[in-house]
Amino acid sequence: MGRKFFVGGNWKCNGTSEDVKKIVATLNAGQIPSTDVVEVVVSPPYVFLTQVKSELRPEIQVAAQNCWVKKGGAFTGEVSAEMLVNLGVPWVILGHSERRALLNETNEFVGDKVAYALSQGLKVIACVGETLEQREAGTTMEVVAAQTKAIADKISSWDNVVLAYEPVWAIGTGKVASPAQAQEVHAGLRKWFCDNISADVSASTRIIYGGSVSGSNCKELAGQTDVDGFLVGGASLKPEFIDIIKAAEVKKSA
Ligand SMILES: O=C(CO)COP(=O)(O)O
Repeated sequence: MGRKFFVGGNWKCNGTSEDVKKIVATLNAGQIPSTDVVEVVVSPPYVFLTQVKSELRPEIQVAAQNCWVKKGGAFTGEVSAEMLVNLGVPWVILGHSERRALLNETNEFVGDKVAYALSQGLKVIACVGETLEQREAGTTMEVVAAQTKAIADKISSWDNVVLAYEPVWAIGTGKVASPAQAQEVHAGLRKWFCDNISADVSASTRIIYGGSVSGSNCKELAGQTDVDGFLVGGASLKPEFIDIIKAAEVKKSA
């Protein structure tokens, strides 16, 4: 088992090359727990990926924010999984709710993307999460289970997947899920894995939370049994990201 705490920083579509230099300098100077305790991955926009990868301390890895659903070729504007592998980028974020909502990525399309990225040797941070409407209608578990199933249907191993539960209503809103709300869905997803995949996958797959995670709420969230880390948006561009990485200590001492 031993699910190592995982902290991802999703920079989304933000930053100039000057901003990127500053963020990297902050990350390089910060005191963070050892890689035995926490796995840290930051995800800059494509154009900064190689710069960040080469300037960042080796304990922090990089992820792309997306990649194409199959082998590269005549797909203008896309970046393929093979290219990321070629550049030594180990991780990719797939199925983020912003892409699902704004670019119409369906559950099936996300499942195909995850399968292709894994087949090329990338590790995947796969995102699921319900909208406010869906939560209010009481369909949260149904929604995240369907999103997870669409991925499960296409892959044969969860070894290189981290599942990020990101309730859409909590993203960029400052409205964080309460620790109990997060724990409830994480436990539900773990049960879904147990019932539909295996007890082993349920016990070993990291399920991380994303949605308005900050330096002030991260410890309490990290204290929840089934919260194995975070996917951080806005706060990952700020020095408080270091404090969020340190929330891994809560788990260590638990
Ligand atoms: O979408 C997110 C991470 O992928 C969360 O974004 P915020 O932390 O800005 O709410």
